[in-house]
Amino acid sequence: MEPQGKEESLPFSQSENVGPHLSITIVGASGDLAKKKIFPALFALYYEDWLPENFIVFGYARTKMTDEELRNMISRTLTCRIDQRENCEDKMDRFLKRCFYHSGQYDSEEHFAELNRKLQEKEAGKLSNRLFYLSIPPNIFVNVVKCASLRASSTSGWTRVIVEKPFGRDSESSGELTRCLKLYLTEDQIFRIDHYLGKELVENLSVLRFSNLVFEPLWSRNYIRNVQLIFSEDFGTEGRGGYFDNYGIIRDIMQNHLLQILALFAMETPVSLDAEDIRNEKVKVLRSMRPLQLEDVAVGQYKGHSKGGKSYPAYTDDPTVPNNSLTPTFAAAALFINNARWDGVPFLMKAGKALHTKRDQSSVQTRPW
Ligand SMILES: NC(=O)C1=CN([C@@H]2O[C@H](COP(=O)(O)OP(=O)(O)OC[C@H]3O[C@@H](n4cnc5c(N)ncnc54)[C@H](OP(=O)(O)O)[C@@H]3O)[C@@H](O)[C@H]2O)C=CC1
Ligand SMILES: O=C1O[C@H](COP(=O)(O)O)[C@@H](O)[C@H](O)[C@H]1O
Repeated sequence: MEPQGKEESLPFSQSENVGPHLSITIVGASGDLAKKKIFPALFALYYEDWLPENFIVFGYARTKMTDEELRNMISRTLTCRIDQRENCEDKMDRFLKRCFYHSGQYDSEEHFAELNRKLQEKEAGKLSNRLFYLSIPPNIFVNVVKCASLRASSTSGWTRVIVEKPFGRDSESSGELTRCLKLYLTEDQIFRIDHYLGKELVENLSVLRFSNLVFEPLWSRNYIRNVQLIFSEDFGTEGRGGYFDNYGIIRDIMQNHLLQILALFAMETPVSLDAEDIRNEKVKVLRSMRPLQLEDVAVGQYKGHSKGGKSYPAYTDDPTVPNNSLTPTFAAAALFINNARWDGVPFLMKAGKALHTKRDQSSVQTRPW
């Protein structure tokens, strides 16, 4: 999904705050993304009054938890990180009281019917919209969408589903995923997310390029020797093996986040900075890319080590990772774009977990002038 204007990107504007009830269900609520980003982001929206007056949040996952245990879990990551911190604790308490949990299997219609009953109870007969946020591995998206749409859709308002990257494992499984999702949903019910597109660095890239006339003539093979796109984390999987081990760093980071940045960096000037025009130019870049050669890729997996008296586990020490896993946690690749602007310029991508530093970086090396 492309970044859009504020009015379009939020489901409700402040003036509509007293409208229908909104029920948000986070599927995979026991996991890393839910804890680190989704609950804190919902709280930030609540704090800023961007959520409708009547809303509730349900966590859904297989892990057994009570409402109170969910609240304890998420209260640890709900920081009052917004600039104005007035009444933050009070707002947190009020937000947490709107959070509930239901434990169930991802492929059980019966368990989603139970969730539906709990949602109906809280919605108390009001006109209600329902949003399902799939914070789970892609191989179970279809099971969840099937059960949720058959047994827990809104009967009075809209039902929408947010799906996270990676969208399948390859082009075939991605096409199959879309085909299967459309057995239960229409396209305008599906919202595909790549959270990197919302990062300041990424949002600023096109503004930097196209608002500064000085850059345009320099942005090509004549002046740029290579482009480097680096994602580096200084922590490992930490219990996320259930998702990560089936996908690896290339599908987790390179194919989506870094490729989006590459396309944004390398595209021709769009007709306007509207999402649709930017997307068209990005697609042209991706279509001009040379298929990746095996000799232009290196992969690796982090090992355990000790430093400064502290020991750091290997990838396969993570209890959620199989002992004999060969899944790459590091990859480096040189990609090329076959067009007049970028012919012969390597786009060097590097992504890795459990490295020395945490950083996201895009940089260029220029030719001698
Ligand atoms: N973590 C992050 O920062 C980001 C993650 N994402 C995306 O979000 C999705 C979830 O990622 P994340 O939260 O990190 O992953 P997790 O490994 O934490 O998985 C989330 C939840 O899904 C359930 N789960 C995990 N593995 C399996 C499995 N093999 N089969 C069935 N259920 C499973 C678990 O819940 P339970 O066992 O309780 O059912 C787990 O708590 C992925 O698509 C990822 O690409 C996107 C952006 C950032
Ligand atoms: O999509 C993902 O991104 C996170 C890193 O995101 P950030 O915003 O915290 O930099 C990464 O840890 C995770 O593996 C991946 O699924």
